[in-house]
Amino acid sequence: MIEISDLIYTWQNHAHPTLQIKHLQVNDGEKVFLHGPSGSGKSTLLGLLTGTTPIQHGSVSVLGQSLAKLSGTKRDRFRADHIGTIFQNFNLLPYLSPLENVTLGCEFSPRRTKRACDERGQVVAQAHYLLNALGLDDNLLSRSVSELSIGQQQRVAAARAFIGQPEVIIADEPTSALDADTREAFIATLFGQAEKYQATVIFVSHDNSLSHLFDRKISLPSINEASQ
Ligand SMILES: Nc1ncnc2c1ncn2[C@@H]1O[C@H](COP(=O)(O)OP(=O)(O)OP(=O)(O)O)[C@@H](O)[C@H]1O
Repeated sequence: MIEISDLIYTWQNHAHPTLQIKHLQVNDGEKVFLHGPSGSGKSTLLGLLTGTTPIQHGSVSVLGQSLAKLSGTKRDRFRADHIGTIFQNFNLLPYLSPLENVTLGCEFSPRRTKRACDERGQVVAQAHYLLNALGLDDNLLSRSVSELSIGQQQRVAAARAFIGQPEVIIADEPTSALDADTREAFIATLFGQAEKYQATVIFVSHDNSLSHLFDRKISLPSINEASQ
């Protein structure tokens, strides 16, 4: 479960808080669509949830762990163990193959390495399985990711997020480069894996037409509304 209470976050040199959330709870396995105008703080919230941005005020607890109580190093470790991320630009290493990019998801987490090995003997075997499950054919798995289409790269990023069964998947506009049909198909594939591993999904998008696919929609107000 993710639980936020009395969260206030103000970026340096900003006159008003970017985020003010009194209370928000996301249950295990829930798939949430996070929406809001540009600048409303969606990426800021994801940074707080993943522990890349330290909490200033209030509390954020992920899987029962209060992030404010962890040092930066411990938050990094917590993220590596429990949170899979998919970003708009995918953050793949272009000179590595899809298989190598996906195994990187376990690189900083013995826990995820163990889970991948428990499932399929070796991390690389689990990477191969996930890439196939997300729709990437065997003939693409050893090429350099820079040779793949945007849609194929997105599947590699998703496989990397899922490897080692992190409990939470955070996706920041992962479908913005895709056409409408491909977007829905990608979300369906994403949900297939999330349900298999009972992962909680927080998905940010500007595209409100996708919200009906999710269990719940959370809208952040614009900064002007929030500061009134
Ligand atoms: N690293 C940063 N340093 C200073 N201010 C920042 C930083 N990141 C975000 N902000 C500010 O916080 C506010 C919210 O930005 P954020 O990126 O969280 O919004 P968003 O809802 O994700 O926007 P978008 O939909 O355009 O991606 C903006 O005013 C932005 O300038």
